[in-house]
Amino acid sequence: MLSRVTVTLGYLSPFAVRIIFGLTTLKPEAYKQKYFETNESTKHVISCKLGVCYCVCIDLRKKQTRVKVVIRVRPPLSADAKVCVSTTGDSKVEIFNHRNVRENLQYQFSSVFDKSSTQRDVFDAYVRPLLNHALEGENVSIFAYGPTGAGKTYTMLGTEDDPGMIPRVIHTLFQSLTSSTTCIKFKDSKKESHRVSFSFLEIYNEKVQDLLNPKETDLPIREDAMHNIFVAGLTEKTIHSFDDFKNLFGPASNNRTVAATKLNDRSSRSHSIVQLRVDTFRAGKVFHGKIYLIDLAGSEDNRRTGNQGIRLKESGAINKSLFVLGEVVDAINNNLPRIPYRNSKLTRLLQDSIGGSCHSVMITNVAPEESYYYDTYCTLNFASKSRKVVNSSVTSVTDIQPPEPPKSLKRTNSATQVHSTAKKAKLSAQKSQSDSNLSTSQTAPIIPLVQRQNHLERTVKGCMQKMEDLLHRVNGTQSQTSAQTSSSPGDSTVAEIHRQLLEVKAQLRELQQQKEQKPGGGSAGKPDTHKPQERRRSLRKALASVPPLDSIVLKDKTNLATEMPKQQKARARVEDDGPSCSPLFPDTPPLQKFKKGFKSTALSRGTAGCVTPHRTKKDASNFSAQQQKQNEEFLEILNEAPVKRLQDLHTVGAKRARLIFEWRQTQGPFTSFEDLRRIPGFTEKYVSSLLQVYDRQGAMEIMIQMTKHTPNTSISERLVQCVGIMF
Ligand SMILES: Nc1ncnc2c1ncn2[C@@H]1O[C@H](COP(=O)(O)OP(=O)(O)OP(=O)(O)O)[C@@H](O)[C@H]1O
Repeated sequence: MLSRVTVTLGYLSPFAVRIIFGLTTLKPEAYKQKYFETNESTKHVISCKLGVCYCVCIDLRKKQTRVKVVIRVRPPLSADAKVCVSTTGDSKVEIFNHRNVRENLQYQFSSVFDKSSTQRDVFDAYVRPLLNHALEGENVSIFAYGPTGAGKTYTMLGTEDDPGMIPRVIHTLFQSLTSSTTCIKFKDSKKESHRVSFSFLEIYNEKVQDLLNPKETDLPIREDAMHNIFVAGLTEKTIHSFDDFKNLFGPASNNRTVAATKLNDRSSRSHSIVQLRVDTFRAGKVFHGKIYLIDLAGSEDNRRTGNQGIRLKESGAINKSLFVLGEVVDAINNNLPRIPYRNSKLTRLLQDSIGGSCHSVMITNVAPEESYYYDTYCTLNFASKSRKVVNSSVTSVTDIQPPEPPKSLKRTNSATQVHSTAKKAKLSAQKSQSDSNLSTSQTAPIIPLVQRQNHLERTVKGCMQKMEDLLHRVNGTQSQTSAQTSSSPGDSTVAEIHRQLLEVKAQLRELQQQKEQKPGGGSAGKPDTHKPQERRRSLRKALASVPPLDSIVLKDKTNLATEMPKQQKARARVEDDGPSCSPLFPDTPPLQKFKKGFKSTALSRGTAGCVTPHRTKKDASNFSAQQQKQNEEFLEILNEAPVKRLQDLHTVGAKRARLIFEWRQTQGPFTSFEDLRRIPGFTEKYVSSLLQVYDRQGAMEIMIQMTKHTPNTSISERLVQCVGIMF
């Protein structure tokens, strides 16, 4: 078993390094990452960066740390649920053996927390003691593992009454730092100060996403000269207090990918990782410690989760990365020469948390219900394997030419002055005090986080439900069309509309081609020698000769409608002055209000009275209600969707999604679509085209709805409405 202890050799100037190691011919950059094996039990690592050198002596004989594996069994979620997990006082967990139900399988762990345990119990016993290591320049990681719905997010985030590990770690860390640290001039070697930076990322579908600054791109995972794993380009924000953290974490949590599955209303669809970098400036050195707080996505049995479509794909990525995690653990336990860290983003990122230079605790969550039996069995097997993994801790120390500490750091730490050992003692002494603060007065800051989570839960659940409904409808419609069969009148008419639409399009194309083949219409075979203006003119002429859409429909061989009577046309015009044709603009400003040159066809057709030429009053009121609904839904998306969801909107993208999100954070909810025009960076042209896109999508949606609700309306009527709105 290997372990490492570091001895700092102090500040070495680049010149000194050259002399000592005989590298006189090399420039400082060139002896970056040189390794000197002194003997079997020690190893020196020397690195230089921008003329600053640091040297770490690793003692291979001392200090062994295992990954601490604790089990947490959550309470059953319903009183009448059958339970299959039992715990014993001596840190054992028992479940029945599915191969022989008369037998019980027994697992021994470092500790087992039963259903009556609180967050505080877990934190005090296994998490709080690790925090000191971060102040000494070592890495610490706390991760929650387990099947979906077993309580990982509950353990890491917690509730208002019982905050989880993430808020507790940060609260305790700052309580310790602000009460024990001093604002210092860095050159005063007897005093110390700290800098804490916060990053938050998720691994979703094998892509690393920065939750503080969500981007479409997949951030790369890299390794530095000291074999620290880091994410290149990840946003890091310096935080000075628990409030700073809260302000960043709340909005960033909204960017997390969660959704409802059959087993969990708010299932995490990604692995989320909070990273705290703790730099301690002490005695002319900087100790770089890191704390990872990891909420893994749950392993999923898709026969039980009922996952389909997007959920199924996510589940595949989650299960794959957890499978690789299992392989990594196996490889470490069996001393294999190659550990497959690189086989998944999760294991690559956790490389220095599992079997690397880290103090780790894995809180393994299990659900007690019988319905979770197989998940529990697999999880306990995995957890007992993980217990054998040995981590070796390494202190990361940099000798530096002391810079002035940041102003904010001075401000924060100006109150007191205590040495690090005193801080350690303080950290333990604050244990009870901090906890009572956290669960009473300090729960207040956590409330918004939990509220956001709850809100997010509702929003995401609602959105997913709508999306899945829509998918079902579209799938249903497609299959109806292909099979040419009908199970309900509504569905068959939708299929008919689709078919007719295709035919209309084909006829349009045909007419266009015929026109082009006419002399002077621009022939396909010959090179077009016309000037652009002439070309445009001839195209306009060609299009002018194409019969109006409604007349094409009337000529359709299905003969579902004949020519529209003049009276009906007139009536339609009158009715069109009532409800707008746009689902997004019940009180649409006239088209002229838009920037010159931009044309909303849906609107123009509506005002010209040719969209719904023979719409009845009943249709009109249905239509209006549908429009209203569409508008509300779109506003709801603007007001409630996380950045991730916003950027999926057609033409929005990551940057604009961020702008929308930031605008609503600072200015409050959108009251109308006009507000979009007030977002800095949103041009009039862009907003108009965005609304037009949703105008069309909304119209399609309305037509599907109307078709279902008024199956007896003639197909041609609906088709004309649909075509009018969409084109
Ligand atoms: N120790 C506990 N005490 C009370 N309720 C709990 C506990 N652990 C979990 N729960 C409840 O169980 C449900 C599922 O928990 P949670 O969402 O944390 O599961 P999860 O493992 O994170 O699931 P997923 O992997 O799908 O995100 C939640 O309603 C949560 O409140």
